[in-house]
Amino acid sequence: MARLLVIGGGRMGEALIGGLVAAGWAAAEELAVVEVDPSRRDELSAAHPGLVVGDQEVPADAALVAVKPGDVAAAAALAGRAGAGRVLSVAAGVTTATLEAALPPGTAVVRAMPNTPALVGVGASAIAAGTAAGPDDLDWAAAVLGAVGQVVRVPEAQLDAVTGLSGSGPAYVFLLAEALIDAGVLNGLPRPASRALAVQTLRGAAALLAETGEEPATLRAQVTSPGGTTAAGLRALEAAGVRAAVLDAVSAAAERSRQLGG
Ligand SMILES: NC(=O)C1=CN([C@@H]2O[C@H](COP(=O)(O)OP(=O)(O)OC[C@H]3O[C@@H](n4cnc5c(N)ncnc54)[C@H](O)[C@@H]3O)[C@@H](O)[C@H]2O)C=CC1
Ligand SMILES: O=C(O)[C@@H]1CCC=N1
Repeated sequence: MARLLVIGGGRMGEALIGGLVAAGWAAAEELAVVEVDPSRRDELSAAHPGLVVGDQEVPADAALVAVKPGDVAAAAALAGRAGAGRVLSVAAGVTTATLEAALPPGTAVVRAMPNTPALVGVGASAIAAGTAAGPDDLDWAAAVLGAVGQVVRVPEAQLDAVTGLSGSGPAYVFLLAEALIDAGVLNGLPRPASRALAVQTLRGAAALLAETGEEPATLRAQVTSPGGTTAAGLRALEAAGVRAAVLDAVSAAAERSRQLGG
């Protein structure tokens, strides 16, 4: 019996699978995947040699539901047939109440919102328990997601905000990265050099935030010389309303998460 059956090996499922495999969850008795798309099954098997990837459930202690919100009912039925006593769902917006209604009575449900940097062990996840899930079940979910990054515990009502911030957040950062690279090219840099500098700048800024514990405004002030280049650049960003655009982006994504749940 597998310890964990991942249902859905798409972009988020594979990010979690890849992170778990890298963290040592490689053996068949630990991890199995069920994926309905044959081409995805081939891709997963090629990317993770030895991983058990099939088109139907295998008996499992627990299931990780990583399908689109509209496919959650089918995935829950599958988790029930696999005999999973614990179900961890990452489907945006889908509430623990909806999941519990689709699962055998008494199934311990934990709803989570991870993000794709889990693939490289730098994921950010939040988790919330359903009615039948106790502290042990939350600890279990935190251990699974903790293998691929950081985990915070929140009331379920806050998971839509988490989705808008860190679930969707990598996409906002990638958009910023695209713009930075194009801006370097616009100003005469070769694209490979511009990409290398942009990526390392994002990595370095994130590391400073994480490792110094300083407020972002303090770190920003340290870059901003009086009358200098950064002040000129920041003025352009503020004039373009970047701060308000970020507030709107997170709020729009959180609202969409609420709609998906409804
Ligand atoms: N992509 C992301 O950054 C994040 C996604 N999520 C959530 O993860 C879930 C999956 O999203 P993605 O991976 O982006 O979608 P995706 O479409 O890439 O992956 C879903 C996979 O599930 C498979 N599938 C569908 N029904 C199935 C079934 N009954 N049994 C087995 N496999 C089945 C599909 O063939 C597909 O490969 C969604 O609910 C989304 O809200 C959560 C956090 C971040
Ligand atoms: O775009 C989505 O709906 C999913 C949920 C969070 C990130 N991707």
